Amino acid sequence: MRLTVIGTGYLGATHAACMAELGHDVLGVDVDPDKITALQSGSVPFYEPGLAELLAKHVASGRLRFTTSYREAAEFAEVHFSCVGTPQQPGGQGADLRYVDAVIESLAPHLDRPALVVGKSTVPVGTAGRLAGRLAELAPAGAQVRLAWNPEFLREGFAIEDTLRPDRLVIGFDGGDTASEPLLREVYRPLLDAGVPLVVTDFPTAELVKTSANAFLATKISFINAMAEVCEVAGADVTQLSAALSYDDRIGGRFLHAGVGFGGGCLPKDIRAFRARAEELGVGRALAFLEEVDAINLRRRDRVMELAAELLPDGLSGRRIAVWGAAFKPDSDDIRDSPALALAGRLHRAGASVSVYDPKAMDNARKMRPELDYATGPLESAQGAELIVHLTEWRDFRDLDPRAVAEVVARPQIIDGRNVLDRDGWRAAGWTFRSLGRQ
Ligand SMILES: NC(=O)C1=CN([C@@H]2O[C@H](COP(=O)(O)OP(=O)(O)OC[C@H]3O[C@@H](n4cnc5c(N)ncnc54)[C@H](O)[C@@H]3O)[C@@H](O)[C@H]2O)C=CC1
Ligand SMILES: O=C(O)[C@H]1O[C@H](OP(=O)(O)OP(=O)(O)OC[C@H]2O[C@@H](n3ccc(=O)[nH]c3=O)[C@H](O)[C@@H]2O)[C@H](O)[C@@H](O)[C@@H]1O
Repeated sequence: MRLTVIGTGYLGATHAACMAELGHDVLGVDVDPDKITALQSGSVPFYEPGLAELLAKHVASGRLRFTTSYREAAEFAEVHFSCVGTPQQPGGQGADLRYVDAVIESLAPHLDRPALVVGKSTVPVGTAGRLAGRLAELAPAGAQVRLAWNPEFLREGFAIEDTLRPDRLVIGFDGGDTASEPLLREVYRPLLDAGVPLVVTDFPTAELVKTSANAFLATKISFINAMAEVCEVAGADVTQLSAALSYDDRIGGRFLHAGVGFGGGCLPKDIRAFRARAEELGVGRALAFLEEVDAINLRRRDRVMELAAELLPDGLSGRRIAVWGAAFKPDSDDIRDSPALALAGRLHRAGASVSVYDPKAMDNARKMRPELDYATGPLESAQGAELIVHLTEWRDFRDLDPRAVAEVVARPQIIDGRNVLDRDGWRAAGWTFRSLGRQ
């Protein structure tokens, strides 16, 4: 089939390459001409394991092309996936829908034959219904142009695997639309044949599956981080607590990893947008707990600052601190709402001289926080440091020999903000080792 994928960021570039992998002819569309030039030459402007290879493969095979032209997109395909961003509103809590709206405004006037627009962005419930109306108003083909909502559940770092082998597909259709489901079944045929469950539903349910999934995941992380706060004062160990909880299948061990908390371009903004939307709908109290989920998450960052102050009792000003990690999680160069980079900035503002190292996110970090120092490796960043703060759990950090690191620092003190380093090994090498939710 011929498809377009509009918005070629983390989600769209992955979706476009994966749809080509499923055998479709795909045209990626973006308003950013530099991004389109890069993608067309087979290079991915961000880091996602395996994506550069998959994209280059399908650009070379001719199954994947890119353009900035909406007219070309409308002429090329009958199915158009919309994958543009829905960031937090500047100065507000709700989702900024201007890009999602712009796709409809730009594409619809060119749709003069039957077409299906498929929203994949994460949106507040009610958005799809509104966009469907606008699409029918603007498209020359009128009611023959339909909308479906097909939220995306991929994780950065596992984006290809999650797209080609998702846990489930969820698709919402407008009441009375019987034409679109067969079309989307055709798009996803290889996944459906492989047994991926498909949930067919209405617009609001499809939208809510996505926002409630992210709300649940964020809640799970904040739950264990709240337990970490209690462990800290009660003398308990949150890593053992979480391991013990995980033996109960009803609880499960995934997303129960206590640490400096969640960041990224999705969980933080999605719980805020969900809460804001619930307020608009008059059910704010139902989601009031999400405010606490957010607050628990942000308090973990405060806790790292407290630990740093305890370890450097003469004050942070003028002290040399190494920050290991800048991305919001390993296997990604995404620094959006990254706890690591936020803390590097706070330590710098407190007067410390901060040297950051991240295996993949250095360019993005430098652009966002040019005031920090950047090192070429973990040992260089640790050179002369009085404290190391480990905030993104890249394998590179876990594999380091604590004795080798001890040789380059001024004082062997480390805060493990992700609870993954070998505490006993670091202590045996002479380190003062502090972590979150543990003694
Ligand atoms: N990043 C992720 O892992 C996931 C993201 N999502 C959701 O997917 C959506 C997109 O997220 P990301 O890919 O992370 O955002 P992003 O910011 O990386 O990419 C958005 C892209 O849309 C382009 N764009 C903006 N306006 C446009 C327009 N009018 N026409 C065409 N292109 C336009 C931008 O230039 C950019 O390349 C968001 O709603 C997000 O919540 C959902 C699941 C996973
Ligand atoms: O809507 C989205 O964009 C995506 O958001 C998350 O995916 P992602 O943000 O890529 O990353 P996660 O693996 O969920 O991690 C999010 C944050 O939580 C933190 N985390 C995760 C798990 C855990 O146990 N503890 C914890 O602190 C991570 O370090 C990271 O900062 C969801 O997992 C995806 O299903 C969803 O599609």
